[in-house]
Amino acid sequence: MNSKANPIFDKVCVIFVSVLVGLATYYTSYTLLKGDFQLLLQHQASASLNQIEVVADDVLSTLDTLNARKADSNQDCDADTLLEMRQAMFVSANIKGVSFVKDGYLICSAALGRLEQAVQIEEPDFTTESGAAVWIDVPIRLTDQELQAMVIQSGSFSGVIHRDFLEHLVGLNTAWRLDVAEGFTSRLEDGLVAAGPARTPSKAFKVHDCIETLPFCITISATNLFFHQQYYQALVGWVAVSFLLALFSALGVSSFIRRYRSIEARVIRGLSAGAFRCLYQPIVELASGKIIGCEALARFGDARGDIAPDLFIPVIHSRKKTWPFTQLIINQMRDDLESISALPKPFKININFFAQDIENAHVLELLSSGELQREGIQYVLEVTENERLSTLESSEVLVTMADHGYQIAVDDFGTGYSNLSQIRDFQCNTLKIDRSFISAMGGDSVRSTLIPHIVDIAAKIGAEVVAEGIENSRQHQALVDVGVHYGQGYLFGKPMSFEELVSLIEAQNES
Ligand SMILES: Nc1nc2c(ncn2[C@@H]2O[C@@H]3COP(=O)(O)O[C@H]4[C@@H](O)[C@H](n5cnc6c(=O)[nH]c(N)nc65)O[C@@H]4COP(=O)(O)O[C@H]3[C@H]2O)c(=O)[nH]1
Repeated sequence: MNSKANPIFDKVCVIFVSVLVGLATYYTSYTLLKGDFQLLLQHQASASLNQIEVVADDVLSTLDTLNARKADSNQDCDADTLLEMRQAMFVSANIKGVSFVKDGYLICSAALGRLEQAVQIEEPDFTTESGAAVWIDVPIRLTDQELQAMVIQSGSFSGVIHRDFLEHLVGLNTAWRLDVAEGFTSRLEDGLVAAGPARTPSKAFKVHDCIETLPFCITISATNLFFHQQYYQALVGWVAVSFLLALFSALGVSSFIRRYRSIEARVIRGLSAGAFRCLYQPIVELASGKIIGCEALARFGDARGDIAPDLFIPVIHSRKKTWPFTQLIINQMRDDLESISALPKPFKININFFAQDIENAHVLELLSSGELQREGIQYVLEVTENERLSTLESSEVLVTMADHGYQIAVDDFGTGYSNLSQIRDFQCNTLKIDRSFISAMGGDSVRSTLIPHIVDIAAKIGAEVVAEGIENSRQHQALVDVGVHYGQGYLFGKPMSFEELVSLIEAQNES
């Protein structure tokens, strides 16, 4: 078998596929984990903003309540109003100070009472949709310490929230920054409300989310390094999974390639593709050397090389494709026989059949199809001795074939299964002596001494004898001497194309 296997190419395929699977797995898991991390940041941002929204709602509703009460009173900063301001501050969980504002001046506060001199208030940093004014960074000094506070004014009252407190609410475990929403920043410098660890060196991950009550936004950003630190275990786990998958795919691909390249797979693919062809080996009359027929022998080859019949016949047998195979061979042969005019008449063409196709009567299809009916051609069904030929079904099929003019030859006679009564049962026309008997001629082997007995048996059942595998003139002469009349072998011609066979016959006719 001329195999053109290319192991380097196969190895490259295995490596390529396994590396691809490994990388694809890791890349997919890495992308999913990144998405997961991004989602986590989003959750963190919205959870923090929810907290701030709760505070904003509390402050605004407290201020609304104070405004509603103030509407019933004509007095600014009277004792009742101050008391209500202090009570509101006391009750609220978030307000650290409440002031009364009139015409842009701060008149009194819950902590200081009425101011000796009203303080003019600056323009707010922004105004919310509901009309509340917001100052982001207001320095407030009540004690020795000056605090940065956010002040929200709604109606006549303003409430104070500690910046530290807001920052405390933003419980993020990554780099983050509290910011004002875009659109409100026109008058403000970038990062006006920057709080906490503001800048990160890289913005591999970035989440930006805002609330509606106040124009607050949170920007969370994280570096790749931070992501890797957070997902270290998962990433290591996926590296291991990717490696295992790469390993499994390497094993899978190499086993697939092995199966794909196997003789069995190649033969079955070749059969589906009709890639078998026929060669013909001449059968000669030993006394004259004249070609009186031929044996059709199947050949198979694909891009990887040729596969010998000894290898593909068992595959066809074990895969139960014997009849499709035989039909293919017969079709090939029929195409070759287009130009049979040059053949001597009658010309014998031996075709090999599988015993099971005789037993299950597939061969009878040849009778109805008429595929093998050619003027001057005598078809010979070659079957190897086999216990399946002993069955009643087989005998009946062979008798039917004989009735329709087909001859029967027992191939490889004398080897393997041997049941002499069988060759009587189905009217055997030819016994083909296996080439192991011929190659043993001239030596001490018992085999060669059996040849005269085979000739006797053939004479008794009225069959012809064809000796197979004649390679030299010594064997040729010895066979003639023991009464064998026909033979085939390399001495007369190896299996050849039909054109070569026709040329050989023509050359014989001319000489
Ligand atoms: N060393 C040596 N060999 C010689 C000589 N003369 C002929 N041969 C080989 O002997 C085999 C004869 O065919 P077989 O006994 O029917 O044995 C055949 C036959 O049983 C089977 N086979 C081949 N083609 C078909 C087919 O189309 N159908 C079936 N069912 N079996 C086939 O495969 C076997 C092997 O076929 P091949 O390899 O073509 O081998 C052929 C032929 O090439 C010789 O002088 N020296």
